Amino acid sequence: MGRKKMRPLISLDADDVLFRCNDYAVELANKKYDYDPPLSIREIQQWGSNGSRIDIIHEFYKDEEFCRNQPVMDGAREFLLELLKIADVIITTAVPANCMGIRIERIIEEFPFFPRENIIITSRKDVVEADIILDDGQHNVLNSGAAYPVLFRKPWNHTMTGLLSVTSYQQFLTLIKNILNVQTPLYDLEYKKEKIYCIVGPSGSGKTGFVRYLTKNLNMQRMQSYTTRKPFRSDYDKTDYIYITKDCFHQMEDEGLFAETTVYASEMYGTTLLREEDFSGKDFVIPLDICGAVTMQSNHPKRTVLIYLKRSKNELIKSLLQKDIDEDEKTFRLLSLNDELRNEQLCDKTIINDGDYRRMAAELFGK
Ligand SMILES: Nc1ncnc2c1ncn2[C@@H]1O[C@H](COP(=O)(O)OP(=O)(O)OP(=O)(O)O)[C@@H](O)[C@H]1O
Ligand SMILES: Nc1nc2c(ncn2[C@@H]2O[C@H](COP(=O)(O)O)[C@@H](O)[C@H]2O)c(=O)[nH]1
Repeated sequence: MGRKKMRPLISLDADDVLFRCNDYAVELANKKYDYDPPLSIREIQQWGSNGSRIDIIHEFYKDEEFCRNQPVMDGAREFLLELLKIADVIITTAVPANCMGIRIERIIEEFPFFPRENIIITSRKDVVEADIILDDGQHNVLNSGAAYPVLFRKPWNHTMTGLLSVTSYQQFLTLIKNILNVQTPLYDLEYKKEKIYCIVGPSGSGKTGFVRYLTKNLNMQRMQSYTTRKPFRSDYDKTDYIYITKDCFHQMEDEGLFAETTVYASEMYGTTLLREEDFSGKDFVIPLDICGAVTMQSNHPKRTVLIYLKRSKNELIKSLLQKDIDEDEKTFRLLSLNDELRNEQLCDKTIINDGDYRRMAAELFGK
């Protein structure tokens, strides 16, 4: 399925996508066992057993009462209604046998407008042939044969890198509109048009270098990024990021200071909000993963342009192998390479990175 106008088939997971599941289980466990300090959703660091006190929440998963009372996530109904305008939707949900009937009843009750024949109960989500899926389970996203498997970001899938991922319904809707090419295309790449140029591409594609060129030579302003990763030796001027701890990142997130956040190779990244008055005659530029770029597009639909930097796979791997980062980080980045190459089709414009940033800027902006 390319970027064309069509009605795609979207498969939506239910738990933690439409119904509150893990955070509701955490809430119930705190009430029942009175933990001090209370359990937090952020303690769920991986799918399945975590080997820590948070595993207590598993006792709710097979509980019929739990399934009967799971609250619908905020905005889920509006989201589903919006999605049905542009796509055929199936809800594909895995629940224990004793909860299957309850789950179907709940979906019908909470989403009465949803076609009941489109509810599929299965844990074999890999056999469902959808064009796009949205799921918080990384195994479901990785095993999916969908053209666009999308991960719903949650603390338990934080190590996944480079995949298409979203953190909100709004972001998912923007992504779908982008895939279907129903947004107003932004062909005008003129400079000094108060735009945000998001530079996207796999690790090693040259985003940092090109952004530095644009800020220095075209007077574009880099949007401010925060990260929890440690500075690399190659971050020589240390101004690309503000380096902060994970606790500090979460605090800023809770205070609503970020316009968008992502997780890449297990580390968090976030960009601060821009107000309308920040633009006045300026262009902004920022290297972003696809998740951040799609959010930016949803926050500033008339201003955002996604530019994909293209280098051959061989060159990307060579660059990555030479990068001054530890083995784990290199592995995460190498593993995500194929997924990141697919993000080209979601961008407005592709530019070949041949190492000549001046030529590339001229090709894009006529400068
Ligand atoms: N076309 C090119 N030819 C040769 N080397 C290049 C080219 N483009 C970038 N490089 C080199 O590849 C390395 C990675 O570039 P850069 O850090 O800009 O990529 P990046 O996309 O920001 O990567 P990351 O996402 O990992 O931070 C740098 O050493 C850079 O000098
Ligand atoms: N969504 C966001 N993505 C960001 C941000 N800052 C950087 N990035 C992207 O993360 C990866 C890794 O960056 P690196 O500097 O550690 O190599 C890369 O794809 C960047 O483009 C951000 O604020 N938000």
